Amino acid sequence: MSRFFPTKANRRMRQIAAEIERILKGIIAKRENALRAGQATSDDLLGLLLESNMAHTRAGGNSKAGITTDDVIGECKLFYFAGMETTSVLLTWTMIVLCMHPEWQDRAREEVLHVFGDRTPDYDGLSRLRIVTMVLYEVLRLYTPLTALQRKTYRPTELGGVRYPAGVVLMLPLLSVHHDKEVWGADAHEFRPERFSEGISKASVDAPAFFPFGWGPRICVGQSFALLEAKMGLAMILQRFSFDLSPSYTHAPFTVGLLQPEHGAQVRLKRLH
Ligand code: HEM
Repeated sequence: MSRFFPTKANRRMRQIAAEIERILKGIIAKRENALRAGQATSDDLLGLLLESNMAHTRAGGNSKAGITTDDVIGECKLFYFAGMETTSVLLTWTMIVLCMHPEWQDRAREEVLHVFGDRTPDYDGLSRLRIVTMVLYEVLRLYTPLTALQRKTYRPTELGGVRYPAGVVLMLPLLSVHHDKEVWGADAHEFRPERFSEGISKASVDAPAFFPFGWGPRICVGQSFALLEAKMGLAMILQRFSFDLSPSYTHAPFTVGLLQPEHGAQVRLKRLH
C-alpha cells in the first residue's frame, strides 16, 4: 500500500519511472523508423526484438499480432535490471570474498594465468576455468543475489501435503535453502568452493538445493551469459591486480532488492606488473 502514498520518495520514484519511459519511447521510435526505412538496426537485443516483432506483424497482416510498445519497454527494463545489477553484485561479492580468502584468490589467479597468460580471455578458455567456476558457485550460494522468489497459486493447489486455495503467495527462500546445514553440512555457512569440485548435483546432500537462477519454466534466461560475463570480468581483474579489503570495510550483507554490501565494498587493488 505504502507505495501509493504521495511521499517524497514515491514522487521521485514516479518521476524517474516516467523519465526512463520517455527516453525508451524515444529510442524505440527512432529504431522503428530506421527499420521501416529499410535501414539495418544495430546488432543488439532491442534491434532483434523490434525486427522480429515487425516481421511477425507483417506475416500476420495484422498490426495487433506483435507485442506492444509498452511490452517492448517492459522487456528493456526487465533485461536491464535482471541482467545488470545481478551480475555486478555477484562480481562485487566475489571480490570481497576473495579478499577474505587470499588462498582462493591465489588459486583462481594461478588458473587464469595458466589458461590465458596475459592474453584476453576467450570463450573456450573461460569454459575450462574450474577453480573460478567453483568460486563463483560458492559465492552464488552464500551471497545469492535474489534472496527469495515468489509464486502465486492460480488454482487450488496441494504442496507438501498442505492444500492452498487460489491466490496464495508462496515464498521460496533461496538464501535460507543455500545456508541449510541439513542440506549442505555443518560447514554450510563457510566459504568452501571445493564442495562444487564434482559439480552442482554432488555439492549438496539433497540435490537440487542450489537455485541462484531459479528453477523450472521461469528459470533465468541469462544464466549462461551471466556466468560467462562474471568469469570474463573476474579473469581480467585477476590477470592485472591483486586485492585486499580496506580497513574501512564492514561486512554487512543487506537486501535492497538484491543482496548487497550495506556499507559498500572498499577493496584495495594493487597492479601486478
Ligand atoms: C548472477 C546473475 C543473475 C542471477 C543471480 C539471476 C537470477 C535470476 C532468477 C532467480 C530469476 C528467476 C525469477 C523468478 O523465477 O521469479 C531470473 C529471471 C530472469 N533473468 Fe536472471 N539472473 C542473473 C543474470 C541475468 C542476466 C545476465 C540476464 C540477461 C542478459 C538475465 C535475465 C533474466 C530474465 C529476462 C528473467 C525472467 C525470465 C522469465 O520470467 O521467464 N538474468 N534471474
